[in-house]
Amino acid sequence: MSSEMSPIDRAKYAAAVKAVDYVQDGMKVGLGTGSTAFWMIKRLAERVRDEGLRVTGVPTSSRTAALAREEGIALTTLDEAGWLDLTIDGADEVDGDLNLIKGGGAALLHEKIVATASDRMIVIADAAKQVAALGSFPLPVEVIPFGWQTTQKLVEELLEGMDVLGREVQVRQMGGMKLLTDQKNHILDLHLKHIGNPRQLAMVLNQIPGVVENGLFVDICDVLILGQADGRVTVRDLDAGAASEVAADLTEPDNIFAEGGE
Ligand SMILES: O=C[C@H](O)[C@H](O)[C@H](O)COP(=O)(O)O
Repeated sequence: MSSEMSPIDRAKYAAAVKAVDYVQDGMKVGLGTGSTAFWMIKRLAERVRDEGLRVTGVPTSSRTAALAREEGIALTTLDEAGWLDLTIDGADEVDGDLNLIKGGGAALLHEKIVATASDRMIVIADAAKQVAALGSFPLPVEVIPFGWQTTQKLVEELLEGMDVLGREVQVRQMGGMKLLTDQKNHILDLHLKHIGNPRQLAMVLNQIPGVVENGLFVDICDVLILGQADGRVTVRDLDAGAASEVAADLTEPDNIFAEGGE
């Protein structure tokens, strides 16, 4: 492993390497978004180049599409692919039931569609993302621009009756403007501190007109791979039962570290 990597990138890279081991020749793979998915794409590209691995990727964001193209990974659309063997993506938080908060990078809508259209979703993260209960990370909710302030009020009203500790809602800004997602929507960040019932919250948020999707991923993740800075990874596979701790194979050519994560 490169000594120039920060400890957090080492942890993300370790998880990414392990996850890419799951990719087999001929697979259709959903490619996640974010700084952890960055390392997964670099590693996948390395296997494509070095082993002649044939994969077709479905990117979950314009950023991921650009990176994958640059790295020489063949891409297609979800509609062309139809159904995927595997999706590998990062997360902002993960709880003990493998429920997730995603969308810190505003890609939650495409990510949820792609992960749901996959036989398996593998989540990769540094170990600090694991929490007892979701909610410390603000929950992203994608809303259409039309009437977004009304939608925000409806979300705030809904939160009054929910099992959460905080209720502040902010529209996400970028460069002094309201952020636009790949679908040209806005993101509301819900500062909830603690989410008592993620399944219920995920369902009721999506019933509000104007809400397109929320960043709670419930019953979607099948395998969790948590990396640590020393290269060890913990794998929790819901199909395989108990968690296992193994060392990822971190031998890699230097060129994978030519640039840092997002
Ligand atoms: O919208 C972004 C995605 O949900 C990311 O997968 C998530 O924010 C985790 O990103 P990172 O790996 O950079 O922490």
